[in-house]
Amino acid sequence: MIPRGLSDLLAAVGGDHGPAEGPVPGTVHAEDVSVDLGGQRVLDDASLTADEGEFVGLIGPNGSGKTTLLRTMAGVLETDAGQVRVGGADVSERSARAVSRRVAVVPQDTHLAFEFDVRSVVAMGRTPYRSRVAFGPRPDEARIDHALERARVDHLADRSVDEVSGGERQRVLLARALAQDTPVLLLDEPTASLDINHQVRTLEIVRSLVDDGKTVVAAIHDLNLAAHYCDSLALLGDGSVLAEGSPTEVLTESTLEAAFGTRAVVTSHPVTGSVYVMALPDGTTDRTRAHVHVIGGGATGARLLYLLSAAGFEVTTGALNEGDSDLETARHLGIEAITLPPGATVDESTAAAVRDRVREAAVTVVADVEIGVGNLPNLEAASAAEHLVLVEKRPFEERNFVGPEAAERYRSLRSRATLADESDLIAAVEELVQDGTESQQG
Ligand SMILES: Nc1ncnc2c1ncn2[C@@H]1O[C@H](COP(=O)(O)OP(=O)(O)OP(=O)(O)O)[C@@H](O)[C@H]1O
Repeated sequence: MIPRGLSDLLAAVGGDHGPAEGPVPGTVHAEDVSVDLGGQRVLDDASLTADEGEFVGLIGPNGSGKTTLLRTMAGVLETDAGQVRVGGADVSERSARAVSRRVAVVPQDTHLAFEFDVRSVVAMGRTPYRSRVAFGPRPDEARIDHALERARVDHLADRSVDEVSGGERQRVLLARALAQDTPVLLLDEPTASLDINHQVRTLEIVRSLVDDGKTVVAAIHDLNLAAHYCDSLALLGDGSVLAEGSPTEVLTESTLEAAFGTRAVVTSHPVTGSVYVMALPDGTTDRTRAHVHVIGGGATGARLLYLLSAAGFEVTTGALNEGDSDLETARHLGIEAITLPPGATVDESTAAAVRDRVREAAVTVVADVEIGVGNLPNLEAASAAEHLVLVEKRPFEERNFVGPEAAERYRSLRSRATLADESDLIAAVEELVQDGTESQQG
């Protein structure tokens, strides 16, 4: 294994070959790539394709091989098996100088050994074309200006690179890569250690570069940012590509569990519509605590389902109509639900099923749900609960009950229930479970 080093690539000099002849297609194919480092197999038969003008996000746990794959695609590391082709050409068969005209890299570590001003750092991106500077009419200055502007660091051009913020330095290195004028950009965690504002600004710039035709492969830890900005994702685990495809295809609960060893809820973001991943705490994989039944609906119960699951309770819910967002949440969390067709009211047999669940449960929790004729039988079933918690977001007096009967039923439940809000729900349920256990023992 011979690490050639990014600096070698950037510093590579030779004859004045000028830009590569003809169009350079920005396609990247890593084919069955294996790499050993320090006697260990770090990449194992990893394959990945990035088409021209595509933004591919490399995701995966720490140590899964993302950086190694990027370094291999840049020709910085040699493969022990398989090959990487950029624009159809095997990178291992081309000179460092030739590769660096096709592939630019923004490394994870933005530290620079010397104190350069920003413009000089960006000018280093022109190294693969350096001899042209000596003879040509300095077209490079325009490219450097353009790169500075595109990465939005032109206002910092005269500042020392040591005197800009971490977020700005990351964009300075992006500008250096842009000055390299390559069809392919490889970014190693371009948003690591950036605040949310800089993360979004950086990824917006990268996205606009892709929209203009660049091919980008970027290691990104934040799955939700990756899902939002990338066209496709490759999920790495233990040096292999476990899944590759659109964010929806790759970010599934089973692939995430396989790669990260954690349970996650995958939904769609309510504002952006992108795939949205939320990792669940360990307790959710071990629901061995008491049974809690939740009566909710219309998004009033989702958070309660999550909190109770995360606290390790065995949760059931219902009755909920198909299409209700609480039902979707229940399914994501693997919670058993009593269901009804869309828009149907709770009929006698469904109400009986709810009553059975309520009787079996150590505690029944009723969310701050609108109570009308359709779900009144749910409320009636709740009266069979031995221990009852009502979660009230709004004061009782401000609640709308559809009809006096519903208000009256609720009032009577309330007279014997524990009132809680989301912040003390778990404590309230735990206390009731404890009471129940003690009274059984007594
Ligand atoms: N030069 C090296 N010698 C030996 N092992 C190495 C070397 N470089 C990386 N590794 C190992 O290879 C594995 C993959 O490392 P790599 O940096 O590619 O992972 P990564 O997915 O980028 O991780 P992270 O998300 O933490 O940046 C790790 O187990 C790492 O310890």
